[in-house]
Amino acid sequence: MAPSFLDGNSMFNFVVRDGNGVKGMVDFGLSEVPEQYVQPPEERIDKLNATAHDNPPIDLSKLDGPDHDQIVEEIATAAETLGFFQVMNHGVPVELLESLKDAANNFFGQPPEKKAVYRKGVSPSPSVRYGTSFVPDKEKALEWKDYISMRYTTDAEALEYWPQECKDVALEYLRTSIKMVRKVLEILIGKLGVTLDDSKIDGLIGLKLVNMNFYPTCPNPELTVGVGRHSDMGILTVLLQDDIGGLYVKMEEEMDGKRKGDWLEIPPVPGALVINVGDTLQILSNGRYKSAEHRVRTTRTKSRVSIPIFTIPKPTERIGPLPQVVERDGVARYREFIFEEYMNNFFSNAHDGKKSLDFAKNIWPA
Ligand SMILES: O=C(O)CCC(=O)C(=O)O
Ligand SMILES: [Fe+2]
Repeated sequence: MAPSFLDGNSMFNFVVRDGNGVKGMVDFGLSEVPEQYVQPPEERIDKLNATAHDNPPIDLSKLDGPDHDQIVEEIATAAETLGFFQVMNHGVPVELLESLKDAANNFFGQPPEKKAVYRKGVSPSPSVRYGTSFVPDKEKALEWKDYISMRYTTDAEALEYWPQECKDVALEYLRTSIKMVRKVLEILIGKLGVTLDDSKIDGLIGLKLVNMNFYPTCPNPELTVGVGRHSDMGILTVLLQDDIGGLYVKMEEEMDGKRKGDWLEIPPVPGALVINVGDTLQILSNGRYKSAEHRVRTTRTKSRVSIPIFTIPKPTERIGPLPQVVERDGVARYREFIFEEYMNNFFSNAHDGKKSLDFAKNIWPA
């Protein structure tokens, strides 16, 4: 029987507590979004007013040829300005990208009770978590999104506990992407004039999450967001999006004749992957690389999937601006902290732009 949602509590319980998700609610047929999903006017996304970021994807295969230096330059410039870029010839097989989107659609296409077994507190493994929105208990307006998050520990653990519908492709995606992430990270660290040994890099990307996001169709896309304004917490994020579009990035500086504060859409490009800088890389680089503020709109007629890999430091890792960079800059813009503290702070607040970085700001720069 269709739930009535006469009051907000029953809606919240149905979607969040009982694990039906936004999709469970939409599948009953909704003529308008419940009040809890209506964003304040300043957070709504004006689709018509955004321009596309039409830079072509950076061809990573050229790193092995005569254009090596130019590609390094393109990567560093993108990380210093927008904090977002797309890549092609990235080493992740193009057929795998298709299988990943199918796997995500298959997972979310299951009946709610099949997904709800991975809810927080009942999931058979702490590394797998199915949920909805970001931190529903803290949010003034909920996000129109369901997700499954898979934290990597070992292949054996992943094969035992990650959902059947997606474990093989998700593991292969992780394996092939991580090689590329290391390469890009080494380039970016190298451009700072720093070399880090392999074990330090291992620590900086020691925690890896493969998420699958599902954005159901929405009767009022103009009132809602799929994901609210936020930056990612870690080092680099790799993102596969399908062909629907709707990922927007805020420009921190004026660029190519576009104004500071404007939102640029990162358009879907077949075969390409999106890469973006996270808070931790901004901190390590003492502010040179930009962890970009981004958000996702919803759509009326077709659902959307996206599949990010978050590379994040080990919780025990000590993080702060790299000493060589601080020495050169003459100022440390961020303080030192243990990464677990940053993570706890990140997950205990609703999305609020780049506010997550305040946790690491140096109040009295040396
Ligand atoms: O769906 C997208 O395109 C982006 C999702 C995102 O920003 C995130 O999961 O952190
Ligand atoms: Fe994000």
